[in-house]
Amino acid sequence: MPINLPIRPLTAQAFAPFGEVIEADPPTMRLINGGTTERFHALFSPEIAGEGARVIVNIFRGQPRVFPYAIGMMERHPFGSQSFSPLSVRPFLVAVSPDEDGKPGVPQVFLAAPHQGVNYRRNTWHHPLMAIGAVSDFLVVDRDGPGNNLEEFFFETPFTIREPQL
Ligand SMILES: NC(=O)N[C@@H](O)C(=O)O
Ligand code: NI
Repeated sequence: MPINLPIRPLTAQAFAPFGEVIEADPPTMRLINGGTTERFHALFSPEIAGEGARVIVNIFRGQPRVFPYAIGMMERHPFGSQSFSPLSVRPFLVAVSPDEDGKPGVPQVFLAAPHQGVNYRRNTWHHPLMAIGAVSDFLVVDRDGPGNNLEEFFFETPFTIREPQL
């Protein structure tokens, strides 16, 4: 019987073991451009590894997931971090797992608010992009370069998540 996973609000503290929440966090703010612009500075640093690797910026256009949704797998990127910032200003789902002897543990699921993005630290187990409600665009900063930067793990029994209440 699949286990139904709870969905929690995304907070920097809860997400800290997995990476950073990308949001206009007041302590990071510095006024620039003669006081006309608030710069929320250095929210995270992209990580890349390997000879010839580079940081790239992409747009992912995600199709909304259908619920109840089965989380049957998790993935990770051993050679770099990966961030998702909403361009469509829509909420989305984030699922991450602790590493347990090279395999993902029970996924932790978060609902990201329309003004929040996430950066998955290098080699963090996560589920691929989960857009909700409508086709959604995301600005994605991650790593390009030689080597296989994708490791996948498939659960024997999928976990399920129900449609979040928005
Ligand atoms: N494969 C790919 O570029 N996307 C995934 O890494 C993802 O996390 O969505
Ligand atoms: Ni990924």
